[in-house]
Amino acid sequence: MPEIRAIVTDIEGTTSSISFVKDVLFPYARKRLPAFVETHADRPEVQHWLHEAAKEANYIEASRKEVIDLLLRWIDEDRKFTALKALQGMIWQEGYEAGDYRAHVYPEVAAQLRAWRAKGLHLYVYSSGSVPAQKLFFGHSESGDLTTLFAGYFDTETGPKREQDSYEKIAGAIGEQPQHLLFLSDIVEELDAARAAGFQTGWLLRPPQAIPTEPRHPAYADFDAITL
Ligand SMILES: CSCCC(=O)C(=O)COP(=O)(O)O
Ligand SMILES: [Mg+2]
Repeated sequence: MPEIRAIVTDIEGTTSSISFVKDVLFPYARKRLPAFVETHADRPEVQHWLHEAAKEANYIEASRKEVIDLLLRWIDEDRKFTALKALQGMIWQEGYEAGDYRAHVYPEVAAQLRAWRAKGLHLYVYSSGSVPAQKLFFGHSESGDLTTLFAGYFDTETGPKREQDSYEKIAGAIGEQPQHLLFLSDIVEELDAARAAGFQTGWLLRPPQAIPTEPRHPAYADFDAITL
């Protein structure tokens, strides 16, 4: 196999538990979203993402209440729209800064990221969470501030995670041939798209998930199992 020079990792289900995102972050944003929008609607970046959300849903001249209801529905449906993710990230910032929670990372993750860095690998994040939300996440993790380990961050402004083109753009932005890049994720469709773009892939199947006898991608129960 070609030498791995950089690793691009997903967050939810890969570095971190699905339950932290679904049971802590999403309800936190859901509860505060209506008041957040009402309070911050005059901020240009909030206005921008409210407009983008309405555009995504083909809402013509929607009221603020209609857009808020749309965003709440998207949270309930775990939709990965860029506008929702950007607004969620702004709301989560208050929670991190108030110390309401710290981001979950699996126990072996920080040490393994450091070990890969020590070997000279460059580390990147690609998540549906917005880039500011990713920086907050790794800046306030249960394993401390991990942001210094990462050379860059990608979100759905680069493109959807299940599309080959997104990974081609990421490889171009990193400046490496895709065969030297390893993408780690818990979602097989994301791995398929990365492989189609030429990436090497690693499928995180965290316990209690079982590793199939013939997995579609090299499969690992945790980061320690990934030997480079
Ligand atoms: C960046 S923290 C919140 C993550 C998030 O909102 C999300 O939807 C997780 O998606 P991922 O692509 O990391 O599986
Ligand atoms: Mg994931």
